[in-house]
Amino acid sequence: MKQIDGAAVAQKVHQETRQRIEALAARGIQPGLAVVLVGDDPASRAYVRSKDKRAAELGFHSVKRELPATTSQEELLAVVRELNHDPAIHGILVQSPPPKQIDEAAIVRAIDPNKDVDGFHPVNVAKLALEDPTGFVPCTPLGCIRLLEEAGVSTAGANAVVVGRSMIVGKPMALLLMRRGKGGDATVTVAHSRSKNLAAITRQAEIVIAAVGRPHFLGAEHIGDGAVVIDVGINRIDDPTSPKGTRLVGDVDYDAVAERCAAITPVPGGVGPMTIAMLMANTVQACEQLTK
Ligand SMILES: Nc1nc2c(c(=O)[nH]1)N[C@@H](CN(C=O)c1ccc(C(=O)N[C@@H](CCC(=O)O)C(=O)O)cc1)CN2
Repeated sequence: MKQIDGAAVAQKVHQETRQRIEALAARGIQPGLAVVLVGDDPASRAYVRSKDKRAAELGFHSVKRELPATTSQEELLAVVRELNHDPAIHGILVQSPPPKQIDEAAIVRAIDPNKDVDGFHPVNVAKLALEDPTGFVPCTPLGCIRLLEEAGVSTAGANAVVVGRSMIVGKPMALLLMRRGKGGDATVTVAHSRSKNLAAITRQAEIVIAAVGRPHFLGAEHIGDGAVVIDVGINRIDDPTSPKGTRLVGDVDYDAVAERCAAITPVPGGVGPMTIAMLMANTVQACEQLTK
């Protein structure tokens, strides 16, 4: 069994991003990323800190806007509109999930689609379905495709099962796997937590993408011999043996599945680091397109 090292692939992507930033600098352009956090969810705060830190390290103009948990829809919309009009900002994202009073779909729709580096705006969803390369693809599924490529996994003609149907991962993942060309051309099945006979479906797959958001949801009985498993889940569970009392696990029972699969991503250190790497790459793409 081969473990797919997401941290190493993310470093490779960052190196490519650095080179594109240098090419922009030679034209007197600095790409700008704005990350908006509403509220004080500790995990969201940590992800936003990582994005801001990485962006600054790579040479972006990085803006972090932290708003209180009581922020109203109108106040958040005003921030988004301001960033839409800021010429120093090429990429905007609002960290998900926002607090309950926020209508997230309306906020996503308010972001200029040319700056929507999360790829959540309906214009970018449509561009993905239309296979238009000027669109932005959500960072996590884009990272999964890159991990498959770097692990030497050919998706063309392969039987791939995506478990999960979210707008952030499952749906775009299925579209990416089925699109024409590199990283695509797969035969794709989308299953989810309510699918009947899930194990019978996933056991047929040469590639399994687990994105259900439930700890250890897929066990050995779900995975066929020699399959490649990409675990998108990041679930914090209690663990009295760890110093913090908790630990991160994926949607896949790693120890049970590792014995029979050909390759698998760990959690942490698999898909997670790729999410931030692809965000940086998307932001450079936005800057390149906006300054053509
Ligand atoms: N606006 C967005 N919100 C959210 C997204 C997103 O793509 N856009 N994705 C997730 C959270 N996320 C980025 O925002 C993210 C999650 C996990 C990681 C990561 O590197 N995880 C590490 C473990 C980190 C830890 O120890 O806690 C790993 O898996 O190795 C990066 C980014 C939801 N919200």
